[in-house]
Amino acid sequence: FRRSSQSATPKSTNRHITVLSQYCGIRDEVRRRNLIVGPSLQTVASRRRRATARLGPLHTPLQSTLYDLEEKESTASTSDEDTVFALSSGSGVTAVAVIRISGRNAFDALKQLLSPYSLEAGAEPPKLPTPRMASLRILYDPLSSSDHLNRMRDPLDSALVLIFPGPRSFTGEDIVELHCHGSRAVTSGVLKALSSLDSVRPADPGEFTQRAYGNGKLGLVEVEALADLIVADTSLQRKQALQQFDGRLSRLYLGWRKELIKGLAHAEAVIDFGDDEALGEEDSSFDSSENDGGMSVWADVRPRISSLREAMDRHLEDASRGELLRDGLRIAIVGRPNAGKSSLLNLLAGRDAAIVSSTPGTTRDVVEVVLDLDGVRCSLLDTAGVREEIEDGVDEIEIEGMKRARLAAQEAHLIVGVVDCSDQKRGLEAVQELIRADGHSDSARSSPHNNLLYVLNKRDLFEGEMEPCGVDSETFAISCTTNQGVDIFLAALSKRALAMISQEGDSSGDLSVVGTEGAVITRARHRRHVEAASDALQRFEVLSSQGYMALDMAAEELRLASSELGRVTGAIDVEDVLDVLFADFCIGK
Ligand SMILES: Nc1nc2c(ncn2[C@@H]2O[C@H](COP(=O)(O)OP(=O)(O)OP(=O)(O)O)[C@@H](O)[C@H]2O)c(=O)[nH]1
Ligand SMILES: [Mg+2]
Repeated sequence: FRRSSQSATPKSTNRHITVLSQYCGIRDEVRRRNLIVGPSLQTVASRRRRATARLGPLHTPLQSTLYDLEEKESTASTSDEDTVFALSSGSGVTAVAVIRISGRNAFDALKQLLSPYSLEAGAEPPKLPTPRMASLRILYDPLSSSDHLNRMRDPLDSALVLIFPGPRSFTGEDIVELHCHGSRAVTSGVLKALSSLDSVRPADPGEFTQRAYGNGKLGLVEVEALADLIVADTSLQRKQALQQFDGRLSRLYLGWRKELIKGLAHAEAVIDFGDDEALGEEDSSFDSSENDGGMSVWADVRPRISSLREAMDRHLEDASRGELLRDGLRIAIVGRPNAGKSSLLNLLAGRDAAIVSSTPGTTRDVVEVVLDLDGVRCSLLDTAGVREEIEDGVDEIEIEGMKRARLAAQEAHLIVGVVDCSDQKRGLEAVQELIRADGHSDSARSSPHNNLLYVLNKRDLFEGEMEPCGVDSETFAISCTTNQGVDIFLAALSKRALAMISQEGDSSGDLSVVGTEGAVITRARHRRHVEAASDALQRFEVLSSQGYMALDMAAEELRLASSELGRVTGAIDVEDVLDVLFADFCIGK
């Protein structure tokens, strides 16, 4: 740390250091090393300029120190010096394969590949393509023998070559992209050639993105969005990930955090002045600050913080739409044995995923099929038929199957009850029994009827008109054999699924599905931190009404809220998150 304001007294500077190290979660480190370290004054000044350009004028020493520190955090973690390469397109044979090289030796490595003669033997280095312009070049194998004048190296491929000098690149470092032919012989030849160079090494999974993060090219929330985008299965998942990637969510959190830091700076200033005035003076000055300063400190801050907390609470009250869309809905198919559950699953999946037979009790394990219902990712779960354990032919395996069926129903977001329409009464009872048994009320669903659809199957075997079956959930008469009624049922199921990830009154699947501003919580991690921030602000509201004595404590709550938001965006304490996150990435990303 370095004092960044001449006007701050040593005492308040020290306080800032304590506050800041606590705020950054590095207090113990600072204590242990007993060190006060900081960048040169010049660096501080240039960071301050950058922060000012980004965030507007800085008002107080504390605020400017905070910004300095944030800047330092984001630049301190630049990636290591190695230059890395990887096949960034999928493995296996493709028409085009993209190989990326990132790091300060990237261009040197490219020169090695572009040179038809050995550079070590004194050949003239080849010219690099114009930055960001595709150029068709021959790649040569540095492993093949060549001498300066006579023998050329073996060509590896004729490839499109692109270079992106840092920092204007994905990782912020120099990047080379080779668009080769996608055969195994070409890609393995180029990768082998790169491996033979001392200056580069193969990349770890997610290392390109990690470098982009380390160099401040992507925020944590964007990295998470990128991870989601890479594995998105459906159109709505893609839309949501793209919206998050475009920075909507982090802008929201950064905006909130900026507001909190403003309030905090305000409080710190008052704490300092209060302290300094009190120095050497008696209780009289303390009294005055209690009456005036104490009450008015928060006068402008409180309403702003209150509305901030309201915004957070609104943000949290989203019925987990973003998370549902990201993780997918679970739809359990339940009912009596032989009702046609497995037949329905196979029909919807378009393949024979589960065994169908006329023997009751065929399905034992839960069979899962992933479906894209109008852009919503859904896991459809076929379960064992439920019936009385005393019925004929029930063995212990089937009992275990029924247990699993109940569990699947419990964890499902939607339940499809399949009933043989020639045996409606028993069929409906079995489903209702199952739902009662799972104690729905405390699950994610508010009311069981909202999340239950009945399918009256084997319509083809049923003669005459269907009687209304007297349940208050939607029912659909279908036949898995003739496909009768299946389209209508599928449309209703999709509508339900969409409604669960949409805002109220909107089931169109438009962009607005994922929130009017697109800023939707997509991970439990975000929810946890935003909840903690909102809780802290609630405590702040109480403490800030208690005058000067509680000033410190109230300020502490603001600090806490701000650091919780900092954890979402990655400004603070994110090592553990990063480890987990980058482990999910594939190599070459
Ligand atoms: N006629 C007719 N038969 C059907 C229909 N749907 C299913 N079946 C038959 O009903 C029998 C049972 O079907 P499954 O899909 O295995 O029933 P299930 O509910 O999975 O049964 P369990 O796995 O034992 O719980 C099979 O012989 C199917 O061919 C239908 O709509 N019409
Ligand atoms: Mg079955």
